[in-house]
Amino acid sequence: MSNPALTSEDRRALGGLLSAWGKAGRGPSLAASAAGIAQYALFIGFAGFAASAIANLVNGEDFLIPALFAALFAFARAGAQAFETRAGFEAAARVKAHVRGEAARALAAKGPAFTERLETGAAGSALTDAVEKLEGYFGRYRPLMPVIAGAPILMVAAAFTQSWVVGMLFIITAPLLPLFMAIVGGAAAAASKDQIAVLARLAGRFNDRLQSLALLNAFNAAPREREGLAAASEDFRQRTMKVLRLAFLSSAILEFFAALSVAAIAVYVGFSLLGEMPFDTGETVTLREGLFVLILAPEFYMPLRRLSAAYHDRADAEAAAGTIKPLLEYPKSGVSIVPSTPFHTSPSLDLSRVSCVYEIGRKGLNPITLSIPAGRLSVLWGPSGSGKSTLLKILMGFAPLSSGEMRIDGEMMDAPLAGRAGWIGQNPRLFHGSLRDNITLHDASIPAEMIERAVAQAGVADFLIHLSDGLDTPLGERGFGLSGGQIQRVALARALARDMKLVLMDEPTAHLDGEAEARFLEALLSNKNGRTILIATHSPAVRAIADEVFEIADLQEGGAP
Ligand SMILES: Nc1ncnc2c1ncn2[C@@H]1O[C@H](COP(=O)(O)OP(=O)(O)OP(=O)(O)O)[C@@H](O)[C@H]1O
Repeated sequence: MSNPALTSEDRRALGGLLSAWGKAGRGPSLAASAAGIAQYALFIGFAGFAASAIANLVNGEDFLIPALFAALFAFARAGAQAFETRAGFEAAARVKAHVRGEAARALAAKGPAFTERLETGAAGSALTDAVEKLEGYFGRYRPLMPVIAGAPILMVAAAFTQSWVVGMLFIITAPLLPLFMAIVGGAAAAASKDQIAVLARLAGRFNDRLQSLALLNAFNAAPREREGLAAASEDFRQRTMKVLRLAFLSSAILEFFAALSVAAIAVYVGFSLLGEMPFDTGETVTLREGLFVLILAPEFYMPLRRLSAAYHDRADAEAAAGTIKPLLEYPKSGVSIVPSTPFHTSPSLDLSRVSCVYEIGRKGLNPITLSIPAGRLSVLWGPSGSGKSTLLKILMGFAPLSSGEMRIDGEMMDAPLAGRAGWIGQNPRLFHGSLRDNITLHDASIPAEMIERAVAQAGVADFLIHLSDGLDTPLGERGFGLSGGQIQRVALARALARDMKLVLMDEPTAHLDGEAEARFLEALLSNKNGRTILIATHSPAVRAIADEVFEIADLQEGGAP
């Protein structure tokens, strides 16, 4: 069964990845397989007793006892079936949770330098839709494999005890089914991979356009975009229909051949019972034996029919693994963020030949050497693209440190500063939640008076009086409801509420007008004592309040990248 869209090397790599993920759900998966085999063994018992009961009834003998046993076996089989399904779900749930956890850990390790370049819609679709597509593979397909190997052997053996002709018919017809399935399945797998890739692109596009709705309206581009999205959705619909068509086609082929095989067995049993067989098979089939193999026949093909339904699960899982894989790859440069405690006093920073090459191979910062004094407000100054933001991101652990040494208070820095320093980015993120939650980031250990002090010092108190519920006012996603300057002051309050002795700021006033900037700087100045503050900026107003100014391009070996 080959998927023409993937090379054999790709398939091996994805197969290896799927097997590695499968370990997370191995226990329930094995339990599901055992229950799967048990249900067919129980079915053989049921077929035996049911055939005896009917034969006895026809022959006027006691049929109640075998009928009772048949019912018992049927009941036990239903139990095994239910257990198999439950255990399959459990296995899939464990694997999905494992994969999402791995992806979240890898994304955290790659840090914002990677995620800021990520198409959020596509990544979101990979972590939700693509991970969901693993459900069928780990819940049905994998647990089914041992059943496919075990159950038909049991059934063939049972058939041979009654009729060698029927046993042979089973053996001959069984391999035909997967063969036809594979032919159609290959095309279905390619179509499914295609469909997942298109869905990821569509999700990315939709998410992008949603975020830029104001811009699109401003340029009257919304109708064009609407048409573009409609065309993309139509394309997706057609691809989905193609996947479904192929899936139905392969099921229909399988059903057809299974029905044909059952019919052949029925004809043989019928003719044998009537004594009308045109040739001698060397066996006589009794009513009980004939009924037994006839009851058994449809179930003999059942594991294969289930495999056919689940075959698409494998194709889906391979396609999904291909989408998820890039998110799981750990960064070569190993940016890792370890939780750590903030500084008690304002530290000094010494950087020696620190440089950064981003993962995609782009230079972010040429080697730079500089010393940031403790307890001072320092400004990084330089042209756009010279690496000011990158320098701050290296310190925080958001961008890779490719070479050089960083010392803090003279000691070698063994981990980036995330968690130990306050951080205010160019576009501070506010989340859906109350203003208080946005300041504390749900850290319940921050005392109420610290929050109040930070609110006052950062200038949040100035606009708090206009908010209906004060600190409990709910904020929309991305700070909807507050102005750019107000969002910037909330970000400052975030750093002050934790009384951070080291604060790094990346163009904190870039989006503020003169008045808002003045107010922000006023708040900053009244809080600068006892802190080391490092600001990357283009603003002359910020430069004017600095204790130290570092011309970044002059300090780099070879100038700006
Ligand atoms: N996440 C990233 N991945 C790859 N390259 C990046 C990334 N972020 C920045 N760069 C590149 O690194 C170089 C330095 O960018 P950086 O943002 O640090 O400059 P900057 O001095 O802060 O510029 P600005 O003043 O415009 O903010 C640029 O060439 C930029 O394209």
